[in-house]
Amino acid sequence: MGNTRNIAAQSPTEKSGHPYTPPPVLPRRLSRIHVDKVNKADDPSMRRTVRQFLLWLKIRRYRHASERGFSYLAENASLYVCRYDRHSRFLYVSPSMAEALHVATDDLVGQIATPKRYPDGRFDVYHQALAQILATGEPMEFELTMPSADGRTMIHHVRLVPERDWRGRLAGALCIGRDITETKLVERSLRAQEGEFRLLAESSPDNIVRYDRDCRIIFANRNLMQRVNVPVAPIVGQRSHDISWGNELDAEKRRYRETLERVIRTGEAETVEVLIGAPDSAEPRLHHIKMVAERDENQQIKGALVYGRDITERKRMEELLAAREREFRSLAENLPDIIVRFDREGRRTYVNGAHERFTGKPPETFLGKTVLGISAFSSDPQMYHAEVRQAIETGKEADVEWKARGRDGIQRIFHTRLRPELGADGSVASLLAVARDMTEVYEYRSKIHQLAYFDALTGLANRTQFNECISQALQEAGRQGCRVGVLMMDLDRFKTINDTLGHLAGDQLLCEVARRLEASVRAAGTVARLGGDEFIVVVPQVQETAELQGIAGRVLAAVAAPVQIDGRELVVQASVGISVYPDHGDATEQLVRYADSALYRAKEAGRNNVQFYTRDITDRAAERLRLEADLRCGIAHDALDVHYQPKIDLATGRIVGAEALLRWLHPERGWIPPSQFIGIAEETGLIVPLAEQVMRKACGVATRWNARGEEARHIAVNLSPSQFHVSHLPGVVQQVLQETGCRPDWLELEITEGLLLVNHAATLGTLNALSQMGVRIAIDDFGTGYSALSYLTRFPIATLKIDRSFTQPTSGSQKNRVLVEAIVAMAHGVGLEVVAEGVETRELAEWLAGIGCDMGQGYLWSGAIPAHALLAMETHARGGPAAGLHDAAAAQSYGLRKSW
Ligand SMILES: Nc1nc2c(ncn2[C@@H]2O[C@H](COP(=O)(O)OP(=O)(O)OP(=O)(O)O)[C@@H](O)[C@H]2O)c(=O)[nH]1
Repeated sequence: MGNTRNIAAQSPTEKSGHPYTPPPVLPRRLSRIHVDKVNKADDPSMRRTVRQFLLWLKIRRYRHASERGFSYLAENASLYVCRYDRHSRFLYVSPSMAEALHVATDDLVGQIATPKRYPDGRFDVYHQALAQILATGEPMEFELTMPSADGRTMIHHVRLVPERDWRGRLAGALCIGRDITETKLVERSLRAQEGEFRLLAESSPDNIVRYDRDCRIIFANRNLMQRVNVPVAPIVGQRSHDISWGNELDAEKRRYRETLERVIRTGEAETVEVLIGAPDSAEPRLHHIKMVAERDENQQIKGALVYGRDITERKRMEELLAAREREFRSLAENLPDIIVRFDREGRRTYVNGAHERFTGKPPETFLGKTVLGISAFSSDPQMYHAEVRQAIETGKEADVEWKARGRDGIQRIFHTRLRPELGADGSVASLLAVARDMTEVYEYRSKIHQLAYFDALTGLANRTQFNECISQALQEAGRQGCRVGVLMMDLDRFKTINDTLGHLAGDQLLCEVARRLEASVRAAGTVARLGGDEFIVVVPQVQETAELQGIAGRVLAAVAAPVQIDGRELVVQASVGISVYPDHGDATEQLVRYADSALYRAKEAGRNNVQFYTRDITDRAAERLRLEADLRCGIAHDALDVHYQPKIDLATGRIVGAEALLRWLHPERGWIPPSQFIGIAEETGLIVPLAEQVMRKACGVATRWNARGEEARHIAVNLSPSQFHVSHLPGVVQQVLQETGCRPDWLELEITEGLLLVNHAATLGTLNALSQMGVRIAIDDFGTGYSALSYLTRFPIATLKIDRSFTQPTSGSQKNRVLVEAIVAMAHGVGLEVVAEGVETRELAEWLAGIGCDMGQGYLWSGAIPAHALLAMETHARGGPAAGLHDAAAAQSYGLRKSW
């Protein structure tokens, strides 16, 4: 010890615990011999003195050793040590302390520690503490912060311990100081770090738990407590094993624990996804957990830090997105449209199933390649590539159309929409191309156009196209001051072709006529078919109407040339009506109507001719309309009458029947011949109610006629083909028979040959039904139609009526007689009766009787007469076949022609 001069005697206690002060009389140095002698001396006080002396010596040696040890310790330990007496006087100051205070030890020892020495107050706290311990004797410990000589803030740990004398009285104080500045800084830094950690942990959205080596929780943030259903509180101090997750989550907990233990064992970070119960939901939530080992400063694993994040929603979204992605992919893969995605460089990054189906090559063939690199199907890759590049560069959508051949080699038309796709930064990230096969749509469009503008049968323009065409022609003509001709053409008696040869043959004829029409009109105009056998031609830029006459002539000539249909040669004729712009009108509808009227006139004029429109035609049409209205009214009021022309049995001269013939006595115009109104009745459908009226009247007359009970006589009624089409004829006949009390065999129904050729099965059915009812069927006007004689045996026919054209006296009379003879023989051969019409002479009647013809009808006996006249007739024609019933007056007043 450097300085021991002021060390105050402390009172070390010996075993006895008594302090001892050596007697001044004894020598300071005593030998062992002396001691032995004293021990052996008899004087007990001497012996006690010596023993005490020896004890003192021992104590002093001990004290020296102790002080040396103290000094050694105080001077070599990194402690500041000083000692005070009870008056705060320094007894001892360790060199380290003197150095720290920048004073010499000797300057302090013996000095009183007082605040005055340090007016800056840095030792005030210390001095107060020193004063306190010297007053109370209670040990004290505190930290003292004070500036160092070089200005740094130093922190010292100070311990003041009271020192007592041998009597136990407070003798002073020992101060032991330690520089803890570094420790404090480290501690503060650690605390700051800990604070930051806590702050971070608490403000983190994740659940954060810190475990020690034993998997015991040493920290858990509030999140964890709020989000995770932890039934144990407080959680800190619990081990992960101790916390229950509920039975159903045992397996999850085990995985968590095993991962945690592994991380703490190996030091390797790991992640795990586990289900953990949540306080606010019945369903456990999925957590993504990351576990990281924590190490101490020696790199020893001291525990683990666990971050957990509730990823239930994210997972759900991911699954949803994955499902969506699957759905969209499946959609894209199965769409009939071809879908291709290009990157910014125009390379394909995706092609769908339709692409593969069309090209027949797998997607890999195209992926990563541009259109120029490998063209899938575009017939013009350069163009398509350029479009792709442009759409990427401009970011604008584009539509491209191209033709391509797929693996089937069939050329198809594609419509492609190029749609740029933007990235997060708003720039074009990729390009989506959706190509739709428009082939069929285009085909349909073309078909629709064809249907809309062309006639399906002949391929000619139809009414719509004609209307556009004529509008254009009229506009041009208006500008150029020229004419436009409208020629309407209708085949003559085309219906007969249909009826006799069938609709198919009719169609073939229409097609041939269409071809010839186009050829004859050539570039002069446009030919259209309006329907049926009606065609129309618009001829623009006409200067003179004579040009139209020329075209119409060419048309008639072309149509009239013989045509081969089904191996037969046919000759058809046509009629043409013409109207002219601006002569007759300036509107399309007007011109067409006038051409139609002119055509009607041509038909009236005997067909196979051309008529230009005149004002007079319109008047006649109006007249026709009036007649139609009157007829309608007449039928409604049952104003038309029926007359009867008798039929004579040529062998006996008996009247065996009569034919019912329609007569119309118009209140203003007098008798109107059937030829003037039967056509109108046929066209307007009025024929059906009219014919029913006739049948009802005729049946009534037949009933009265046969009431005498003599040989049965029948009345024949003409049937219109229309009745076969629109009404249930057998039902109507049945009803009329019932109403009038007429027996079926008193009624004969006359039909024309043509009817048997149309809708064969239906006609046969109707005729069979009528025949089974007992009604007789007769073929009227036999020999004038396109007869197929086989029908005579197939249909239930009872009678043939030979047309009057065979019996009229003409230049060919001789030949006709041969034909009539043959007809009679043939009819009898198949069991039919024959009636000859138009018998006007006795000679003819006798000849007919001679060849075996069964019945005759004609002016030789009688024209058509009213019912009362028929009923009043005798049963026999006077004088047999040769004796006529002819009533010239009646014949004249009722006309010579039949109704129909
Ligand atoms: N084959 C065939 N016939 C048709 C077609 N369209 C209409 N018809 C028939 O054509 C006929 C037209 O007859 P109309 O022009 O009224 O009379 P028509 O027999 O020619 O007598 P007129 O014109 O008075 O000389 C009717 O029988 C229609 O049923 C068709 O596309 N093909």
